[in-house]
Amino acid sequence: MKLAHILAPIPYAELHGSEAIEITALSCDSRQIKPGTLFFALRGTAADGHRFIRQAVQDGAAAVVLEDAACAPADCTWIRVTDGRAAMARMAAAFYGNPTADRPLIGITGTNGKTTTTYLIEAILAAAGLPAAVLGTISYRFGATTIEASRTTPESTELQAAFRQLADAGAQAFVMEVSSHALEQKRADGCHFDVGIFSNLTRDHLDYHGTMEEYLHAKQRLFAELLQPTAAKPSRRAAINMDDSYGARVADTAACPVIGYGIDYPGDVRPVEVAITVNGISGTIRTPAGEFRFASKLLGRFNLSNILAAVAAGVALDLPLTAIKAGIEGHATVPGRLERVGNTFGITCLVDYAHTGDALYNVLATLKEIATGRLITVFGCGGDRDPGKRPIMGKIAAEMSDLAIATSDNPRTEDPLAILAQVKEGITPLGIREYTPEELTARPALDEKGFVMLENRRAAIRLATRLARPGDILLLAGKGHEDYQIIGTTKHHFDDREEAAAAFGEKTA
Ligand SMILES: CC(=O)N[C@H]1[C@@H](OP(=O)(O)OP(=O)(O)OC[C@H]2O[C@@H](n3ccc(=O)[nH]c3=O)[C@H](O)[C@@H]2O)O[C@H](CO)[C@@H](O)[C@@H]1O[C@H](C)C(=O)N[C@@H](C)C(=O)N[C@H](CCC(=O)O)C(=O)O
Ligand SMILES: Nc1ncnc2c1ncn2[C@@H]1O[C@H](COP(=O)(O)OP(=O)(O)OP(=O)(O)O)[C@@H](O)[C@H]1O
Ligand SMILES: N[C@H](CCC[C@H](N)C(=O)O)C(=O)O
Ligand SMILES: [Mg+2]
Repeated sequence: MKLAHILAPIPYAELHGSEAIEITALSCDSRQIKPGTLFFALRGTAADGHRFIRQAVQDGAAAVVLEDAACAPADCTWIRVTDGRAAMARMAAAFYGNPTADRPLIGITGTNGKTTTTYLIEAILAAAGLPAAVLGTISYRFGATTIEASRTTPESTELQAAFRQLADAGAQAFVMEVSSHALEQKRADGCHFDVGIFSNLTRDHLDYHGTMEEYLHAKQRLFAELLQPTAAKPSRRAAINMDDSYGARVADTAACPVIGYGIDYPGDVRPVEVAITVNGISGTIRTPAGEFRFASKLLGRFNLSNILAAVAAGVALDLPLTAIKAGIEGHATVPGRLERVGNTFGITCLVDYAHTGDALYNVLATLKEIATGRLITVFGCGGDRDPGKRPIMGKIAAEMSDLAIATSDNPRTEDPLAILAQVKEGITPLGIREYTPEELTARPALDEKGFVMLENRRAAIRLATRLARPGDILLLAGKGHEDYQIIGTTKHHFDDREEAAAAFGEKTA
């Protein structure tokens, strides 16, 4: 494709060289340059891409997009822009033929509930005759095509390439998670959204955003900037959870009409009567287009909020209520979200992705409501991620469980024992009894409320399955669908579901 075509949508400051050259690939990483690549020099937190321009040109870059003309190459076409990441996102969309301009695109942002809600919306769209691709934490997929997810929302070049591939595979709509990192880094700036959803905002990622205000500002970009009406998509909508304390502030900044939803907030989309039981959620939901009765197998109040978000998106797209109802009712479970691990011991073993204080609180509150026996929780906190959430998660897990086993999540480059020490800071003030793994192994009948620290996750899962008795609920939290554990910079195969199944295989009674 000619550079001129890729440049057409962006207001650039300066161009040196020829717009007529052919571009065959896009990259912001000098280590991935093939001849014909358009290289974007981006300023990052660890490095400045401008330093790698010479290397990129040596390796065959056809042109360079940069912010600082002082770093411009003498022997290659270059384009100066004021915002490299924003330019890259729009140029990537142009390069891949703007796949989201002529298909519905629904984006969801918020601390928790994004993945679950994308699966619900996928089911609604399917019922409405619009087979949709889903892009998020688990994968980027449509039908038989699955692209491994590098991140929840990948870099704009990777994102637009995925849209293209999934559209070519037959996707007629897109549903995607939009992370706060992505909004801050403008990875989604080349996307043409029809509907944006705000699920909630609770503590996470403060290592990156610094403060809750900055975290909120990142989320607000979706509504204030990326949902502005355009010629391609003149009537856009926002669906906002007004139960959340930040909902009103997100709604205030929206550049398009807002549909407010909430369990408690008397908004446009709300339940008029609802029952949340061990079997799921049922009731009646009221929308501006009318009411309908529904029954879902999803568990817990937080999933009612996710259902309302999906219904609000369906209403925003003017889909028939029959399709919205059919989607909600037909939706199966989401991998790694309260996913059951079968066993012959009468133990309810659930693998869940709760990796924030709020998610852990919600999932434990839900399980406590339905528990008839004890609640045993295996959990940990990821390394190289917000350390502030560690004592909070420790406190919630220990307070709400009969036995909490604190272990490693993905330690990444941090010392797992140092992470656990921070988790323990939140538990110690509770005055709950600490057991050693050896003591519990020797005397499994001990059941005074307590906690254990056990770094090795496999050993922690084994201990938990050994201690669990018929009627108990065993929650393995934090890693959900992940089939790996990152220790240092190495990704080892590790899957909580497989680990639990193997541990049950060894359990004698
Ligand atoms: C914190 C974060 O989001 N960082 C992203 C950011 O990195 P950075 O700004 O630190 O980049 P850098 O290392 O300083 O490098 C600057 C530029 O120089 C380039 N470079 C660097 C070295 C070199 O030799 N040559 C070269 O060209 C880099 O490719 C980059 O373009 O820009 C990079 C390029 O786009 C991203 O790869 C990187 O994502 C990292 C890998 C990451 O782990 N991100 C996670 C935290 C993330 O995005 N998570 C969210 C949220 C998940 C959730 O909801 O919970 C997600 O969407 O998954
Ligand atoms: N609406 C919600 N509010 C609070 N907690 C929720 C909600 N929905 C799900 N959860 C909890 O959060 C966990 C993660 O849910 P989900 O994967 O849907 O969220 P996410 O926003 O996609 O997370 P991530 O940012 O990691 O991609 C679930 O396993 C569940 O424990
Ligand atoms: N998308 C989230 C997932 C966290 C999952 C948890 N298992 C961890 O590794 O901390 C992140 O990158 O912060
Ligand atoms: Mg997700």
